[in-house]
Amino acid sequence: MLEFRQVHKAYATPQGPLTVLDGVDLTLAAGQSLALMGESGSGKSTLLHLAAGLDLPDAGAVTLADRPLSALAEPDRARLRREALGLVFQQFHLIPSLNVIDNLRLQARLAAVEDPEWTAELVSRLGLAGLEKRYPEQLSGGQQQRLAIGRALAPRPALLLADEPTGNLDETTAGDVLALLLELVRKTGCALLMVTHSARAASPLDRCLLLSKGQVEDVTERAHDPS
Ligand SMILES: Nc1ncnc2c1ncn2[C@@H]1O[C@H](COP(=O)(O)OP(=O)(O)OP(=O)(O)O)[C@@H](O)[C@H]1O
Repeated sequence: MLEFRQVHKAYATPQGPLTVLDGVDLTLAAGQSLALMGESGSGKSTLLHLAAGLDLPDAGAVTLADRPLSALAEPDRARLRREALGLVFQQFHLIPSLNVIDNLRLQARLAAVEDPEWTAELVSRLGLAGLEKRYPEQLSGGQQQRLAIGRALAPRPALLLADEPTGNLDETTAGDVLALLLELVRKTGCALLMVTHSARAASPLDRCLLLSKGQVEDVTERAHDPS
């Protein structure tokens, strides 16, 4: 589903090039879930952007759904993103001028794969029944993030990329939203790559990688048995 092979990425800074990824290898199989942890500034968002083809590596290869991203022109990468990817961020990125139901349908409409039955099921599973005509500013933070998760999953993407999806929520709400996200990911059968600072959030996922000094280390055993 997603593969990084010897991926290198550096940013130009006034002090010279800043190497962020220095030979990252990563494989995520269809339907598998992977937590990506690492200190602030270790390059987690950079890695996620590369996975989405929003940026390209300086060297090495990123393959998404069997397509080598560096070999695709931007319009083809954009199409692949629409067809194969769901994206959820810490900031919910809902469209303020669209009501709940139109926000929920947006991605599926853009990908031309709207499924009214699935949309209706999502409304109910997300706990948004009765709120369809509200606008994002009329929702709580937890409701907004549930809506953003539903919007990303409405087209049934093969891979969901989530960047600190519960980072903006209080602990109880974060736990509820994460449980819902994992339930819906299992229901759709999509793969999940989730950036998180929280060991508790990482523990239910199949695997956990730690990004440090430009490289990833598999810390699944530690994440599953924190004692
Ligand atoms: N466009 C850019 N130009 C220059 N440096 C950048 C750019 N984007 C990110 N960086 C730097 O690259 C490093 C990695 O950033 P990144 O956002 O990927 O880290 P992160 O692990 O996601 O951090 P956080 O957990 O704080 O969100 C940081 O030192 C950051 O300052």
